[in-house]
Amino acid sequence: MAFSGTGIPKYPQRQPEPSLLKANDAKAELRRSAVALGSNIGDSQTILEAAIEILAKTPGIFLEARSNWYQTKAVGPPQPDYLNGCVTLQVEITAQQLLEILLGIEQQFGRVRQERWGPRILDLDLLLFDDIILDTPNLQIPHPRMRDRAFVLVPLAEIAPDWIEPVSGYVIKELLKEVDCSDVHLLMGN
Ligand SMILES: Nc1ncnc2c1ncn2[C@@H]1O[C@H](COP(=O)(O)OP(=O)(O)OP(=O)(O)O)[C@@H](O)[C@H]1O
Ligand SMILES: Nc1nc2c(c(=O)[nH]1)N=C(CO)CN2
Repeated sequence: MAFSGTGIPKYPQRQPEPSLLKANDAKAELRRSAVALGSNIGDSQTILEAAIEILAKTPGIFLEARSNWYQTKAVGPPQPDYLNGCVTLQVEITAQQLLEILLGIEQQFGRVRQERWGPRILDLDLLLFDDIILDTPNLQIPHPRMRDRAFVLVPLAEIAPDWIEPVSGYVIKELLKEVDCSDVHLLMGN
């Protein structure tokens, strides 16, 4: 931009046409994200399928891939087995907006936060967002515990084996080799 000596731009500034703004919106940059899903209260498979459907219908979110479901032994206090899986998404929104959408979907299913790592109707964790590393009070990316969790890495390796987890620098299929997968079982017939 050329400026005159007065600090005022030499050329008149034009506002984009409203139609152009719309066209630019349509071309908003897509980012890739991975989300883990878990449930161990209620009809978990129906709940998890419904959560994916809501996500896929949310404006600015496009479902890229989904894993199979896995029955997994609970990590944490004694409680029923979980059903776990992962999805990858293409999104036109920020990581913070995606987290808010995930928390909103958990609430729609009546999730009540009780003890840490306790049983839950629906848990949606934001695992990865492109290659960003973020450490804020309400959002850490990559999810800080994903590297240790077979119930996350097994389904994620199915759909995103070559995604680099940016804190460790290892791809998901390599991280998977480091965890014990004996408590993660493919749910048959899904
Ligand atoms: N990557 C992330 N994905 C989801 N929530 C996150 C993330 N980073 C930080 N949080 C914060 O964690 C808070 C609590 O999450 P939640 O109750 O689901 O934890 P948890 O599932 O019990 O434990 P864990 O985080 O070990 O899976 C959320 O309100 C959110 O603000
Ligand atoms: N198997 C399994 N264990 C858990 C899970 C989960 O999704 N699957 N989620 C937890 C809190 O996020 C705590 N423990």
